Amino acid sequence: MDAILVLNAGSSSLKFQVFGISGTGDLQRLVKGQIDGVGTSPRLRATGPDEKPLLDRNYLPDDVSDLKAATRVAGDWLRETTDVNLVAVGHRVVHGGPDYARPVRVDKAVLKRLERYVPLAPLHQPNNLAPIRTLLERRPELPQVACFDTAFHRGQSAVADHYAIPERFYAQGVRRYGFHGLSYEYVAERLRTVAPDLAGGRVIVAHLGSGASMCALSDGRSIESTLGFTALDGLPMGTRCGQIDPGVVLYLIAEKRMTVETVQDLLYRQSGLKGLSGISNDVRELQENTDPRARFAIDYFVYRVGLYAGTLAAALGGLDAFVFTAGIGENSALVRARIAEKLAWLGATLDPAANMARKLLISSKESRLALLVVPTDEELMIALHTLELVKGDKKHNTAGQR
Ligand SMILES: Nc1ncnc2c1ncn2[C@@H]1O[C@H](COP(=O)(O)OP(=O)(O)O)[C@@H](O)[C@H]1O
Ligand SMILES: CC(=O)OP(=O)(O)O
Ligand SMILES: [Mg+2]
Repeated sequence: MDAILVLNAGSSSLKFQVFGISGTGDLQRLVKGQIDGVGTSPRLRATGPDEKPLLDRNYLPDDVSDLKAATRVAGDWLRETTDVNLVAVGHRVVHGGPDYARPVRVDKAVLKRLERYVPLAPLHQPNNLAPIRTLLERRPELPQVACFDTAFHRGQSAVADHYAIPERFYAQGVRRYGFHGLSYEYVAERLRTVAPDLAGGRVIVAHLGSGASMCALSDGRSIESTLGFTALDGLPMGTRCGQIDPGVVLYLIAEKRMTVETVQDLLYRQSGLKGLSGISNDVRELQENTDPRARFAIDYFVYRVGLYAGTLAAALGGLDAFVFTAGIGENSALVRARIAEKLAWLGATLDPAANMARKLLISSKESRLALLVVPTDEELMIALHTLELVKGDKKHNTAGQR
C-alpha cells in the first residue's frame, strides 16, 4: 500500500505516524508511535489501526540519549515491522522564518534556507532537519514536505506580529512568529466537527506540553499567540523560561559575564518547570512530588496560563471557549482544574466528573465559558498537507507531459 511517513520532533519526544493512502485517496492511520523520556527514561510506544497496541519498550538512557538516536530507533523499528510503499515523508519543521507561510517540498536549496533558522529554534530545528538531510542523501527521489509551526500564525495583524523596535529589524525577519501552529490548525478544524457552534467564535487554545503556548482563534484563524521570534516567550515550559524581561539577559551578559552560549543553555534547558522546581521538567513527576518547590512550579505555570488567558481574551474582545490540548492539557486533570479556577472571572465553571473522565466538554451546564479538551494531532495535519502537495506535484507533472 502507498503510504506517507510523518516525523514530529518535539523538545522531549519524537512522534511518528504512518498513513496509508486508500484507493479513493483518503488517509488511513496504520501506525502511531512516540518515543518520550529521551535521555532520561526512553520509552517507545506504538499502536496500529484502531489504536491496537503494537509495542511498549523501555530503553536505557544511554541507548536513546538524544532525538537523533530516537529517530534511528524509530526508523529501525518501522523498517522491521511495516511493509508499505513510502511515497512521501512529511516533517514538522518548527521555524519557517519570513520565507514560508505554507508547507513546501524540500530540496537541497530549501534545506539550506531552513538551516538559517537553527539559531532561532535550537531545541527543534536541528532535529527537524537531520532526517530530511539523511533522506535527501539516501533517497533523493522520495518527496519530502516541510510543514511549519509558524505558518498558521502568518495572517496575524501588524500590531500582533511586530516588536516595538525599529522597522528595519522586522524587514530582516525579527518578528513575532508564534509556534505550535500545526496543532492549532488541527484543533481549529476539529472544532468545526465536534463543536460547530463554538468553532466560529472567540476561542483560546492552550497547547500545554513540554513546549507550551496559547493561541487566540477568531473564527478559526490565529489572531494572537504567546510565543514570538523564538519558542522561548510566553508560558514557562518544561525547561524554557517563558516571558522574561530582556533586561535580565543583558544583565547576565554584561554584568555577570555569562557567555551567549551559557545564557542560551540557561534559558532553553535549565529554566521553566525544571528551573523553578529544581526537580523535574515533567508535570507527572511534579504532581507526585510533595516538595514545596514542585508545588511552586505548578502554581507558577497555572498562574501564567491564567494571565495569558486575560491577554488573549482582550485580543479577542471576549471569550466563548477555552480548549486544552497537548501532553499536559490532555492528560492532567489536576492542572486543567486549577486553570479552570483562574478562568472563573471569564465565566468558567468546571464539571469535575467530566474533567476526570477527560470528556470533550468539561465545563458545567451553567458555565458561561465552554471548557473543552481536544486531543491534538499534528501528524495528521502534516500528512494532509503532504498528501495535498504531492498530489499537486503529480497533477503538474502530468499536465506538463501533455
Ligand atoms: N498523565 C500526565 N499527567 C501530567 N502531565 C503529563 C501526563 N502525560 C504527559 N504529561 C506532560 O506532557 C509533557 C509532554 O507533552 P508533549 O505535548 O508530548 O510534549 P512535546 O511534544 O513538546 O515533546 C510531559 O513532559 C509531561 O509534562
Ligand atoms: C515549538 C515547541 O515548543 O514545540 P514542542 O512543544 O513540541 O517542544
Ligand atoms: Mg510537541
